Amino acid sequence: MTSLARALSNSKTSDAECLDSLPNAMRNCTLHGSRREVRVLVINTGGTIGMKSHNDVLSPESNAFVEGLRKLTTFHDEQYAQDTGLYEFYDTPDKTLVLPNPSSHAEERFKRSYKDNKQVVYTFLEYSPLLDSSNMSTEDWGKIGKDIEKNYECYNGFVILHGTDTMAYTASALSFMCEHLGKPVILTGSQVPIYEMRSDGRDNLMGALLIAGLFVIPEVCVYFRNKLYRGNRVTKVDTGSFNAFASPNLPPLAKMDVDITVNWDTVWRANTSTKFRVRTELNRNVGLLRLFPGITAATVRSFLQPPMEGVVLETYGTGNAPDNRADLLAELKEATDRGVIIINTTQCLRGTVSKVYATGEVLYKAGLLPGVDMTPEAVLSKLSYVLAIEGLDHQTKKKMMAQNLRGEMMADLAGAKLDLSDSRFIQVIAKSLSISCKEELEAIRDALAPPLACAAAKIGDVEALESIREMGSYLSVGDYDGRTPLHIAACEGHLKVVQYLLEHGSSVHSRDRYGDTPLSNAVRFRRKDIVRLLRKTGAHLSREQLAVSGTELCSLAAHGDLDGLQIWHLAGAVLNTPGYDGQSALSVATGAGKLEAVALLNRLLSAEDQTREGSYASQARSLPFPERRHRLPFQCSSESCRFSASSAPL
Ligand SMILES: NC(=O)C[C@H](N)C(=O)O
Repeated sequence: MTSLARALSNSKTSDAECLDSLPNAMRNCTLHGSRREVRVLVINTGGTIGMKSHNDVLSPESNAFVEGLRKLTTFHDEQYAQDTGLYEFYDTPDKTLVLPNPSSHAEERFKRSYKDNKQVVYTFLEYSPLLDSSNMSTEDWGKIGKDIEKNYECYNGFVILHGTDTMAYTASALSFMCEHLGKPVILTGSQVPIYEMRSDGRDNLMGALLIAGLFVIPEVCVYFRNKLYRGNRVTKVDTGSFNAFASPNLPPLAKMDVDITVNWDTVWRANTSTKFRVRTELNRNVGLLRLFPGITAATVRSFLQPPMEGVVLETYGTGNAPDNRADLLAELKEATDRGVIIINTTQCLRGTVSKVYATGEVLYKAGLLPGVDMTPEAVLSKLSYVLAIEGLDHQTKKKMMAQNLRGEMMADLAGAKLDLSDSRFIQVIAKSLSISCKEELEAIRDALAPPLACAAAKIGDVEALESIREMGSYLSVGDYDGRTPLHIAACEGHLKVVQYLLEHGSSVHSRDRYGDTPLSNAVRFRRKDIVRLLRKTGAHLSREQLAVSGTELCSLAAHGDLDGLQIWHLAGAVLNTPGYDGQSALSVATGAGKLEAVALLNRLLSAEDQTREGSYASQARSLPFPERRHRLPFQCSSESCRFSASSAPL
């Protein structure tokens, strides 16, 4: 018997076991799946939400949270647990609760928002000791990360109960530590303990549980006061309001009003095929330094001394510092030359760092990297994460600091070198376009998607086109010349791409600024297969193209270009259309002694005769040429003419 089979044959398993044993974990996953339940692991680290007053000050109360919630009918449906034998599956009555099913009208609306009817079962993992978040350390972040990793396959989502004071730091750190995350990890807490009458804790916990259980938002988030934020974008802004957090540079990922609105355009999309893992190694030789008028060079020097390896420098406005303080700038330059990575962030709550002023440019010259629109909390934990990665050289670490790793900053596309001939690049860009706020995303997407689609069509990359298609209906949009991906694939001869584009909204009738259609392009580049496919789809030569086709055919006939004649014929050209001087291709070929062309034209013309009542023939008859000679089937009198009408198959 395998360990999994053994585990499956057990009648009971405990959540405690589930936390430690994979087979048991699998068993529970299987069972809860069949019971239409989703599971959330709640890791209780402490914070006000679970505090009680001791000697007139608040501090965490151990072993009280679950039992307190169990008494609240909005947080636990004991009837459901009994009726369905919930505890027989989860066997941890002391740690497991189940949310009741929505029943009232408003809750029905909520139910419709997620279009599902799953029961949220949640299990608590309480840390000992519980901490006021001011006591949190990087080791505690590591412990949370490891617990998520250990239980990852057993739960649909994770809620971290945490104090609000350092929640933004923990959320930022976890966002980097959790690599290739595919499930929601939601931090929440409260300003007033959950045991009090006017607590915000109940709403916050409920919202976090529902989102973690019912939505696949693969990010580390903070849920507070009806809003779900990206964790590495928040900062605590209010000590006395229930609205304690702000995400100044990125709108919320979701709002929980009567309806739940998820801003899917902003939600980070999984863009990896690598398995989830948590990197717990963090570099603690990092620090935050806030600039202020009159700061001494000695203060800066001592702050930047070894073992300091990474610093967040909080500067003024758009990232400015005094450019009349050579002593300060020299200290900064000396440190960056030594290899300290210094990131320039603004002291302002909202906005981005840029090189607008001379006072900002001096910091670039001193070797600082722009922190763009990252929060100081995000920069600090990103430094801590990046500097701890082994095997990366200094340059690569600096590069990572400038990259958008987890949606913590606006993507710096302006500085990126675009090499559109690399299909991986197109895929990466196509996927990573879903990383920032809605408006920004739409603007970048609208600008980049059409040329990206054209580039993908050029190199025949159907996968990249698929990624671009997922972003919106861009496959039929032209570039600056009005050339669509279909024009380009037709030129390049990528039959599969043409097929794909035709099946996904590209029009055979689109014209570029020169009036060319995909069909005329395929003719010019002599892509027979593509001409056939386009014709089958309804493509046809335009009036103008038909008008010049006579001259073109005559020229091909004069050169004995059989391939050229065939492709024009395939495209629907009428072979007896006169050229500019009134001669037909056949008479030109005869005059030039191009016997193979004569034979081919004769064969094609007789085939054409049978269908000459077709629309192109009628169009050709109406063409505005003054002289129109009636075609007579050419009879070659030369004895040397051995070419029969069937000797040049198409
Ligand atoms: N509201 C709170 O949770 C504040 C508390 N001091 C903490 O951060 O743990």
